[in-house]
Amino acid sequence: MNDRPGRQNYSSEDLREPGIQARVTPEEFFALSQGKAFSPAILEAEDVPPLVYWPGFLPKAQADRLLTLSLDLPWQQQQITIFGKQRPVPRLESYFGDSTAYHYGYSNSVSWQAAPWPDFLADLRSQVEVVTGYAYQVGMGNLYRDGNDSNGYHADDEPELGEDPAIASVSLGATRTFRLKRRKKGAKSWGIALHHGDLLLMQPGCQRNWIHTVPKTARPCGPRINWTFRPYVSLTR
Ligand SMILES: O=C(O)CCC(=O)C(=O)O
Ligand SMILES: [Fe+2]
Repeated sequence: MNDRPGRQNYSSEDLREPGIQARVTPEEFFALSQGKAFSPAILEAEDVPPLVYWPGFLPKAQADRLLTLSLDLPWQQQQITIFGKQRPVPRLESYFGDSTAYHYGYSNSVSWQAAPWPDFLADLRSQVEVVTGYAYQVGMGNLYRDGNDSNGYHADDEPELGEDPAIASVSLGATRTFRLKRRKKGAKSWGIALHHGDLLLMQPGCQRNWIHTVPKTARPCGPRINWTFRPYVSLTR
């Protein structure tokens, strides 16, 4: 009846809380990111990253507005120390949270203190919580100014995020490829083209067993902003 990947018609087996999720094959799932269907999808196969994907989650007008508001925020370029050498992080970042006590650091060099949420971002966080069924206390922004900005392979597995967190990602602006692979050397990688307004949920298991990247691209491309909404566990009381 419906020959598009991701299907618009669900059987009762496809219905899962929260929201409606269609279980699809990797072929269907990764085809979704080529803009062929609008439908939330959960991957179901052996050895695929535990992802749920809502292509076109935000209506275009809302995504446009969020992009404009996001670009207006203060963005910073931190320095990262790799093998004892300092160099700038290859993108701009910003960090918001429920408490300014929510410090966040990675690679033993980059350090952030959460700023209070701007209203539009707190609203987006709530919208994402409802749809994904998880609660998030902090939001990390990445601004990739052009195809030369990137995010190297990593997992978001800092202790502040708690055991095996669920992390939700909202993309705005230029389309960029988000790539995941198992931690072992030479592992096959899966790539999803994340578009303006897409929502992707990295379910528990993703940070523990997989790493992800946003590689540079030689294709001319404008700015892209990605918001990741994350849990935060206070390590000290
Ligand atoms: O830009 C993205 O899509 C991913 C961002 C990311 O991996 C992160 O903020 O940890
Ligand atoms: Fe990440």
